[in-house]
Amino acid sequence: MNQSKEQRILNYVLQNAVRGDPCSVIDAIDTYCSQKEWAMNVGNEKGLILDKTVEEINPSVALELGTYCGYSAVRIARLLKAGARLLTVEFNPEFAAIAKQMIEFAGVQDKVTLIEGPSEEIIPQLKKKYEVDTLDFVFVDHWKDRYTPDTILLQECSLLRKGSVLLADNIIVPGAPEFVNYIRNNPRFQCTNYPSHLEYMKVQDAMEKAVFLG
Ligand SMILES: CNc1ncnc2c1ncn2[C@@H]1O[C@H](/C=C/CNC(=O)c2cc(-c3ccc(F)cc3)cc(O)c2O)[C@H](F)[C@H]1O
Ligand SMILES: [Mg+2]
Repeated sequence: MNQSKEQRILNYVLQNAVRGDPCSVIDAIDTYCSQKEWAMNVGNEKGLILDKTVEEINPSVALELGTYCGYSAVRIARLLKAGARLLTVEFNPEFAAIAKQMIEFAGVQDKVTLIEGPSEEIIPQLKKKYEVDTLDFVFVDHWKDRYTPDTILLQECSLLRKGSVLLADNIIVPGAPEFVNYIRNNPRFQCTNYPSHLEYMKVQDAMEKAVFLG
């Protein structure tokens, strides 16, 4: 049975990156996906916005919705201080298996908990099953029509506190218009838009930062 694109990306990393070096893993994925096969990793341009946001917050507990191949999980985890952790949620078993190997090869597995399942089921379990009090940072990059319901669910589960930061990918392409309308008109969030480009393409995209005001 021929390999999936995601398996080819992982193989390229295993053969071209350096075990235990997260930056080499990030660079290898970006090289493969810009030269060989496009894939929906956040990429290096929007990745720098992600990096700056994570460094600014210096989160103790971070959540990612939509692991995919683990590119942004490695990107985030490499910046976390000792003892800090990233919980990343992925419901496609094949992608979860790829991401697990990607995270382990990068050497950030001690900081990352990869949770296989749908976000709508996992979010309500975070407090009791995953010992989360509140989330300092959330990277939102899963199905675009799920951004709003999951943001509402995070609030309903009391997982956000005054100052919690959400960063959402793909505000322009593929777009998340319902989320943009929800979050920018919600007085409980302070929003900032970060224009950028779609990963590996000369196409406009943007990220949206939303700070929960409590
Ligand atoms: C709904 N709950 C979920 N729970 C757990 N894992 C989930 C859930 N929902 C999805 N997943 C998981 O999260 C991932 C989904 C990522 C979706 N991302 C995109 O579609 C996406 C698309 C483009 C794009 C742009 C231009 C173009 F021409 C074609 C595509 C660019 C991007 O940066 C994206 O992020 C994964 F695949 C899915 O299993
Ligand atoms: Mg994305």
